[in-house]
Amino acid sequence: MAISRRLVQRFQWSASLRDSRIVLDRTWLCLSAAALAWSDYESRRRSRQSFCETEPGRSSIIKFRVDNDRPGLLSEATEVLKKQHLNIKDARISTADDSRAEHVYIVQDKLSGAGLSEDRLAQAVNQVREALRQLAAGDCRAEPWPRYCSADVAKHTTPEQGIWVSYKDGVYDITKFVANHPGGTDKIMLAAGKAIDPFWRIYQQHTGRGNALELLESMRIGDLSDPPQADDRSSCPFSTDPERHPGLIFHNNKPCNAELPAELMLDAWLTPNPVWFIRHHHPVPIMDHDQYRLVVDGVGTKSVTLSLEDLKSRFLKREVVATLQCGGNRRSELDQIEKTSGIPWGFGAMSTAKWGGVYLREVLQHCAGLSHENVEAFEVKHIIFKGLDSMEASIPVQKALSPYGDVLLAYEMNGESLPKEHGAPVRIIVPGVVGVRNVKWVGKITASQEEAQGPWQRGIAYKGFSPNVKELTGIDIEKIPSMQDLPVQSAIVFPKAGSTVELDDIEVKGFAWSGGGRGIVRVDLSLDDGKTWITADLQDGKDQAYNRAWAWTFWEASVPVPDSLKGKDITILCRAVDSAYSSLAAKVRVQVVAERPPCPSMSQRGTQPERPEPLWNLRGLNCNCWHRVSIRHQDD
Ligand code: HEM
Repeated sequence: MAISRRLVQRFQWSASLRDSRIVLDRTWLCLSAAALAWSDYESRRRSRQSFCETEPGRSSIIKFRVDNDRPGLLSEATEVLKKQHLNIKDARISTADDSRAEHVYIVQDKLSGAGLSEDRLAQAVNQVREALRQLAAGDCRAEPWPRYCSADVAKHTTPEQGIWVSYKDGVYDITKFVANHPGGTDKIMLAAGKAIDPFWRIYQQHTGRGNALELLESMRIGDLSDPPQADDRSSCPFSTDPERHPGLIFHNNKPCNAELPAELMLDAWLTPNPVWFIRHHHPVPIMDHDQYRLVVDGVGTKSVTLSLEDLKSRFLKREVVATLQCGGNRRSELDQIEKTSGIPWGFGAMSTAKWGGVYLREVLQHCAGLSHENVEAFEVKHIIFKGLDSMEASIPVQKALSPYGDVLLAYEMNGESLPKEHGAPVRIIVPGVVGVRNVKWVGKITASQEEAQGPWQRGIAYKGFSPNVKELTGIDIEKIPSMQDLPVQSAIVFPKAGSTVELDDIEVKGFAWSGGGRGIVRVDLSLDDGKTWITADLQDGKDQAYNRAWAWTFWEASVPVPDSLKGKDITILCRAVDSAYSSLAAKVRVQVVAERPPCPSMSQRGTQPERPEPLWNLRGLNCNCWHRVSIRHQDD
């Protein structure tokens, strides 16, 4: 890293709100990337390749017929199986009478996370049989999964019959999962009674680093006797996706979901385009810029069609510096409490750019005739964006038309034509609002009384639930508002977790940002779990306009190590306060009202919540608790 920093200092990427000149030495990218440790690259490259090849963790069945069953035997036997390097996916008693019972264990190999080969299974059963004999009389055997053919699967398409699907050579009962599907019930039901293989060839995020394969295997009920032919690689819908910078941290590649590495995050306030985080839902659409047409229509408008040239020549070019953040940023911290259903992002699912384009409000008002009077008269509530990749999302009309909302139809990113990867030729930038509403490759904009259709707006994908909600059957998801503005966020980028520091003062650096244009007013750091605090110096981004502070603020601090912590493990934590000071006010109220100490979820001492537990939610969204980094201090 030392080499990287020195190299980076020699090459300049400088841009600021005050100075709109962008100086980018193109060699910076290659050199700063080259300066990342090669081993890091290799391991990322390997992990990127291996996750694409992940196979479903196929499981095997071991049955234990017990002569004299007794309470607790099932869990004792489960422990025995675990010692044989088996992962237990499920353990249940399938039949029992007065004296005899049959225990069923669904197992996988612990090391490979996959099913057991015939030899390995036979060997495991022998070992398990011997060990179980110490616990109870009976016999143990391996059993094949029940076999079904595609015609059997096709008979199960309703909750009453059970909803079955197949994947490769497995059959799965997904009846209870359908309501919990992050991609929406409509999408998953397309595959009811069928093979999901062709659907997952389009939505390959299921076979990436999320937990879809694991979820699927937990629903296995049998083997498929007539599995579909292996994928035809030439028809891969992702084959025309652009080449990607190897410095990114890849979670999926088809579609691409990759985060900005911490090592490059603070090198430039405007994130260089090639290392910008990527959150795709589909393949990157191929678009000839001359053929590109944007349709603007809907209630209260007169429909217009605009080319890229029209946008560039008929409207003033505007520039907005904005940070975008994925709603699932820092999800991996919530996953440590209990696995959620999404990409396990670190804190790099956010980046910042200077976007160039035209104000959406000027196109809507001056070209499509959506005046404030028409908004009232036609009861327009939402502006819907449709991407050429079939992504769809909407924002409230107030944000779209506000003279202070700065919503942009962007065709430039950091002074260059918008890259294909980031939505070329035109994308939407909705500053201060969750990343998913910033629709790329936008082809249609519609004024509407209803919000957008689809899983990203109406499904559970970007909706929050209480930590108690683990099961969505019976919950009216439509009534839960979809995410728009994001809450205040901050993270310690340097030093890295696990590193060793030697000096008496620790140099700490990071970023802070808040949704809704709320600027960062303070960042606090603590080495004693919040008993005492040190205030960081705000750097780039601190002078943004009130309520239009769309970009992140960098900060740094020199934190003295107290004698009591010298030579010990130290946890540094940070929290940011935005211009709304909201939770600080809530805290004061809670303390005045409560006679007994407030419960952990209410005892937040800063604008960011203290702990992740009260934030946990099924989809792992909006993780913005105090950021903690553990390091070791080495005393001389
Ligand atoms: C049958 C078993 C299935 C399981 C266990 C499953 C599981 C999941 C999970 C865990 C996610 C969240 C992924 C993430 O946010 O990274 C997801 C998203 C999604 N799923 Fe599925 N899924 C299944 C079937 C399907 C089918 C058959 C389709 C399509 C017809 C589908 C379409 C989608 C879509 C469109 C998303 C949203 C992707 C995104 O926003 O990037 N899923 N699914």
